[in-house]
Amino acid sequence: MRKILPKFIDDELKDHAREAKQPKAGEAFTLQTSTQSSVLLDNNNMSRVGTMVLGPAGAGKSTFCNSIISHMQTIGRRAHIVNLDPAAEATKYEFTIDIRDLISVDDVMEEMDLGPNGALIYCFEYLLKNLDWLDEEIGDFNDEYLIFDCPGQIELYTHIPVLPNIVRHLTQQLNFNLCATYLLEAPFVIDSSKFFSGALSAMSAMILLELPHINVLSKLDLIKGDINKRKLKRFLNPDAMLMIETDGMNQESNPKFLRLNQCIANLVDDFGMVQFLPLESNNPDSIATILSYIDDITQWAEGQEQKEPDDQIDVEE
Ligand SMILES: Nc1nc2c(ncn2[C@@H]2O[C@H](COP(=O)(O)OP(=O)(O)OP(=O)(O)O)[C@@H](O)[C@H]2O)c(=O)[nH]1
Ligand SMILES: [Mg+2]
Repeated sequence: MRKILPKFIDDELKDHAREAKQPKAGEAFTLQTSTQSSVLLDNNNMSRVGTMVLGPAGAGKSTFCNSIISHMQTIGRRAHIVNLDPAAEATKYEFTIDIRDLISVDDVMEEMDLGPNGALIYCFEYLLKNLDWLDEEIGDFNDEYLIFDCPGQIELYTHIPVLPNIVRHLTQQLNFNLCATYLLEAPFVIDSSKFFSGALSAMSAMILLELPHINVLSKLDLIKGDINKRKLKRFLNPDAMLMIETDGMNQESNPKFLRLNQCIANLVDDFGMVQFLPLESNNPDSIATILSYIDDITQWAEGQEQKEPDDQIDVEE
């Protein structure tokens, strides 16, 4: 593990991290990213495939990453998890690439006397200044499918453009065909007013990351007994205006927010991007369906076909 020693401590980063403990309203700061690395230059023409698993804290992202890896192993596909959460707990699957080998929230909190949020921001700023580390780690898995398990703090792509910068680096510098898989917890969104809040957070991720995007309603098993199939379908493929009219949102809402609710419903309707795929992490069918959508978006199969001639040359040699 690369330990954070005092000599690594960059004063500029330290100041940013300290400021982050007391953010000022509406303030964002620009990050300098390192884009130069020998690995990056060597592999400029290589097309890589992967998915960024995103969503609020506790939405089931790491569980989904593990389920999808397990499913891929069952069907004979190779894939690896890249842990981008410097505060991640150990899981039953090992991360192939782990940001905690570079820097971890625990170390930063201890060595720099920062709280968990300041430490998280410090970790990502440190990563952005040391992207050559990520390039080198990814360079070892040029042909492999990578699943990026991201942290749940929404401010990492709204307030501070950390994840958008990393995504840009992966797609533009490392030639990744990436898809964002955005998880929302079913028990949270299965109520019209909460649904719109979740839909807005999903749209915000889509707009800021500028990636092809699928939404997933996670932990479906937790609501199965409380909701019939017909109602569930209305959340998976929602008609926003109908939800406002029929679910009593108008009556329940404070009249002051009635127009706002209608505007949000209009916006969600206009974008037409808030369909959800159902996820039960322990149900292989549900995992297989989501993977097939991700594969369509990232054109994984086409990448495999392109690789075939090389494989044949290897065999003949
Ligand atoms: N019932 C049920 N529980 C789930 C499911 N997926 C995840 N969980 C549980 O939800 C909790 C959070 O899951 P994680 O996978 O750690 O969620 P996360 O989004 O990675 O969380 P952070 O990394 O902290 O943001 C854990 O207790 C999981 O066991 C699911 O499909 N069904
Ligand atoms: Mg996690």
